[in-house]
Amino acid sequence: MGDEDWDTEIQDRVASFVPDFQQLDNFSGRANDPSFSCNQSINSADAGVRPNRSQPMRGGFGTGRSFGNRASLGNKFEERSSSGFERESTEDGQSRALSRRGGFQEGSYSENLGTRRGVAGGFRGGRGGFGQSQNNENEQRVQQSGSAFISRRGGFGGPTGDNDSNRSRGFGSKGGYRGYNEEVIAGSGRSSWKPHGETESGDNQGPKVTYVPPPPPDNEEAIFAHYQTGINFDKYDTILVEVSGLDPPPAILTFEEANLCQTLNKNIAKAGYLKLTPVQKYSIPVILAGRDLMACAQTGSGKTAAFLLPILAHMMKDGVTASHFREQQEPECIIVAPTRELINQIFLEARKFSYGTCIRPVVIYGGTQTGHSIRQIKQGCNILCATPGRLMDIIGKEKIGLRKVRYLVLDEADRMLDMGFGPEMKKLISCPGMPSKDRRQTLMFSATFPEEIQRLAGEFLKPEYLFVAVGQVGGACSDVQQTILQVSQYSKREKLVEILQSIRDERTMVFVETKKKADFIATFLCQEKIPTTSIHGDREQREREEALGDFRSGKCPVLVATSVAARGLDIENVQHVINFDLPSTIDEYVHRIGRTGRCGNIGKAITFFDSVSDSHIAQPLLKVLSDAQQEVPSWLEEIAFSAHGTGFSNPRGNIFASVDTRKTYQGKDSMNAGGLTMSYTARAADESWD
Ligand SMILES: Nc1ncnc2c1ncn2[C@@H]1O[C@H](COP(=O)(O)OP(=O)(O)OP(=O)(O)O)[C@@H](O)[C@H]1O
Repeated sequence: MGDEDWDTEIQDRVASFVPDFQQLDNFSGRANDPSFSCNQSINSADAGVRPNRSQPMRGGFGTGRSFGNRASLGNKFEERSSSGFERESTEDGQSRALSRRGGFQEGSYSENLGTRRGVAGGFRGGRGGFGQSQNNENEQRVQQSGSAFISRRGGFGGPTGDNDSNRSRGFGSKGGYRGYNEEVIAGSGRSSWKPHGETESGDNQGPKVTYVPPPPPDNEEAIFAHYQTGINFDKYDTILVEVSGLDPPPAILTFEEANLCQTLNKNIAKAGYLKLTPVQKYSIPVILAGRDLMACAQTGSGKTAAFLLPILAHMMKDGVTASHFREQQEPECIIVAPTRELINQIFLEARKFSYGTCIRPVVIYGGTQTGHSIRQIKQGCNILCATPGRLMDIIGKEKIGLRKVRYLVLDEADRMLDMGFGPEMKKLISCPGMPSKDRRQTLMFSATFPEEIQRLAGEFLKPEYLFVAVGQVGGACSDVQQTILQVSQYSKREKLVEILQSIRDERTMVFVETKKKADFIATFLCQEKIPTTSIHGDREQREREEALGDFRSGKCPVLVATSVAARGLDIENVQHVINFDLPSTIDEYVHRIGRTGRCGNIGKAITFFDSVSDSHIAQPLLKVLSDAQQEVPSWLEEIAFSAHGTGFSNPRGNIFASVDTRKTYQGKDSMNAGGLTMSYTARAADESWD
């Protein structure tokens, strides 16, 4: 049963729902009473539960309280806890709206669908979770679990946005866009760069978002905390690197060659960086030379430092001055990334490398109090790290002036330029005051760069930008051992438990395709006594940060996530990634499995492949596996070739472009076996990092 069916079922329940608070109390009191049953079937097949229609089932998937954590109206970016309509979307943007009937109150929907609330020590907040079936193989008991950290506030509410194709279904949407990952993007088509609306969230409807994230620890030890590079770090040397574009500067082989200032060098040493990774060797000199750059390198190979270090070095060299308290700040650098957690991580890296300098990085992102973002900015801002929605909001409020922007960085650039965030990025570069591309340096980084996105990027970059490709563009990191298991939809949960029990408490991320399923699976695992938490776009920001914190600390060694956590997150010691569901695109697969096997460490990725629903991705998957020298199961080969005929017709465009789509290679005839242009080869062959 697919998401569509699940939504239909949920919609039916919502439509026939009559709030009954008495029932709520009754239910809370007897959640563990086996005699209690409500005669409704849980539609759990989508989460890998075999439906049993002959038995009455207890519960269903419950959600909590208000609907609509976020919404966009017109051209505004808002955070709300109530938006008057609901939408559930897969995190890759498959959005579906549900009509809202009446004002659901906290717990009522959960109750109606049989959701247990408030299990002591169990589900945090008790809002949401999922119900239980009463019968044999589906039998589940929501049990107390001191380590269960699941809650689903915001219910099915959410964005008004739509998916990549910008199709809008249902009510309440003004064409807003909910991206693959996180930010709510207005898609009203207004050309104005300025948001309309005046409350905290940019609107006067719905309660304000009040979450103020706790300040990160600011002692030196915490700032420079890092994990160890892995045994394969030195193997980076053997990766093929290709630089295209006119007159690229030569690569550097050591940090010393970068000629950075003393403070930066000190910070690099404190961060535990001894050697450059390939993307750093090639990108740092390009950026130091003032060139625009599109860089593509494997997940976990140090792209963040590859742009931060030369930007900081330039700013220092240019004699950047400390910015002081002012109503409007004019940062020299703006960095955008698609998710809140990722931009926060980039900010922490910027803070680390700028430690002891007068450069002040600031981070702003959605799901937090706008007033907090503004206060942070006012205190001074040289480097602004932002998610797109909040950035445009703050620019609209004239708290940020763009006149001094010298560096514009798009991390996860393919994501930032696709149909989700692309329009926002275009607005950004056409905002009043934003220097034209000739007068700023634009830098784009990602592990994947589909050709069509490369073409779009041209609008942002100077024509003579350089393209650095470390390894195969869109290729998976070869430090991740990939295993594909043929598992039918209905056997997935069983298989998941089996795997998690065998790997015990090794840190594991489990990716699923929808937010509902993330909660469902996380709750299920908690019932199985596997301490689990979840992260997805319907969780409040506070919950998301807590979930990530619990996962990082090891309190919950299993994190069930949607694509919101697929890109960029750098979490120590993630040993396994499990794709409970395959994503709809192969590049998302590459990003997901890249949460493990980072920085020379080895990781494992296990993917459940359901031949009924996943055959469309068999071909690109096979290609990714073989490019990363992974074993390809023969059954996958068969599916790949029978599903779409012979040969590799990539159903979603050529993500396997190994080259700059401009096809204007500097030294194109000088490629050698090592894949480097000649000028680099000699140096790379000799290089030693010891
Ligand atoms: N030269 C280096 N020496 C040691 N550690 C490094 C070096 N460069 C980066 N790292 C560390 O490697 C980890 C991965 O880096 P980073 O998050 O920048 O990877 P990435 O390429 O951006 O990955 P993704 O594609 O997933 O976003 C981080 O913990 C970072 O601090």
